[in-house]
Amino acid sequence: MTAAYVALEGGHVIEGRGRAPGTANGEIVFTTAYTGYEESLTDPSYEEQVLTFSYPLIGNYGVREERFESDRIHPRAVVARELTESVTDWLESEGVPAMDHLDTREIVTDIREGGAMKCGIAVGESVTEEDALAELDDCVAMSDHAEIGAQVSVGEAEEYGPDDPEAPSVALIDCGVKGSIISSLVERGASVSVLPYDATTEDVLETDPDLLFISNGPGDPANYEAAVALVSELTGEVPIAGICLGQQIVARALGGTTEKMAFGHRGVNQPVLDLDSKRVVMTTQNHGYTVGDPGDRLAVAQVNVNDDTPEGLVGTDADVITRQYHPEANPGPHDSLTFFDDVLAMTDAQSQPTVPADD
Ligand SMILES: NC(=O)CC[C@H](N)C(=O)O
Repeated sequence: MTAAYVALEGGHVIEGRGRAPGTANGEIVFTTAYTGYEESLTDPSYEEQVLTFSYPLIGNYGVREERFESDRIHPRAVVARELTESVTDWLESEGVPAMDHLDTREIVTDIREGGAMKCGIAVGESVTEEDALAELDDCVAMSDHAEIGAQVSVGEAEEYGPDDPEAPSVALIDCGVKGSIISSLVERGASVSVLPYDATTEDVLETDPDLLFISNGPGDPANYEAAVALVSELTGEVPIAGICLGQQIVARALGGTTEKMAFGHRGVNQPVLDLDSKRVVMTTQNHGYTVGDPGDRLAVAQVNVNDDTPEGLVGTDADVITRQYHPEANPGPHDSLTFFDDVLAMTDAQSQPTVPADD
């Protein structure tokens, strides 16, 4: 049996079975999602992290490219209770170390008690605990990955959807966008220009946009200065929408703050309350930062039922709507797909969002 060790910040080392060989490090995070391992593994927001699945069996319905959210696996390594052959072969083919046959509840408990933490992983014929601890020593804090946007963004603009001057034109800033965010817009008739994470106001205006959309993405929103500047320059000029990292970037641009959470939200059953309609939707989430103070130019429109963190923001003086969760799902419930209709409706002067009545 191939040896495998994961060393957690603080020195706790857990042994498992080696599946895909290699050494790696990153911030270790857990998702409670019970399906959607292909979507999660290809979600660019997991860049520089090590992903643990709390659901015990991963890979039981194979690996199909049509479910990928990007063109590669993003977590640096994978830890699970049981990985099937098909998912193991995929991880190995992309050089992503993986281990199983350990009690992932132990890791989840450590993270819940100790907060977000670094880890080191070593998998191979002759690796030792010390190899995992050496990887842990080399691990860089999430917020110190200053160029993380460059690791996941397109290098040059890409076009999706109809080449039709009548179609709503969306300038989408790619900070690590999930493919299904693009397809959710295209399915609703939008033509989408996907632009690099550091696009300038001139780059955006060149596409003659009806809407500026800031994508999800990995790392600390404080490391996306170009996108923050873009939003502060274009607010009021063009409607703005954002998902996950996008919400955090919009908040920072409009005078709000962001902060690191204890261990984040990752899963497919996070309850979110809409303060206006008083309805609760179940949502897909993957984030470790949150908006703290939204500032005066944004109002909180939706909150997480479990911990009251802001899940949706709306502009008080301009057309802006954002979500901290993932309305596009993939994986997860489709309760909030209408977000994309609301976003595209902002391109129509008749249907602008308003601040919730009780705010
Ligand atoms: N999915 C995302 O966009 C994640 C946003 C940010 N990197 C966070 O962890 O909070």
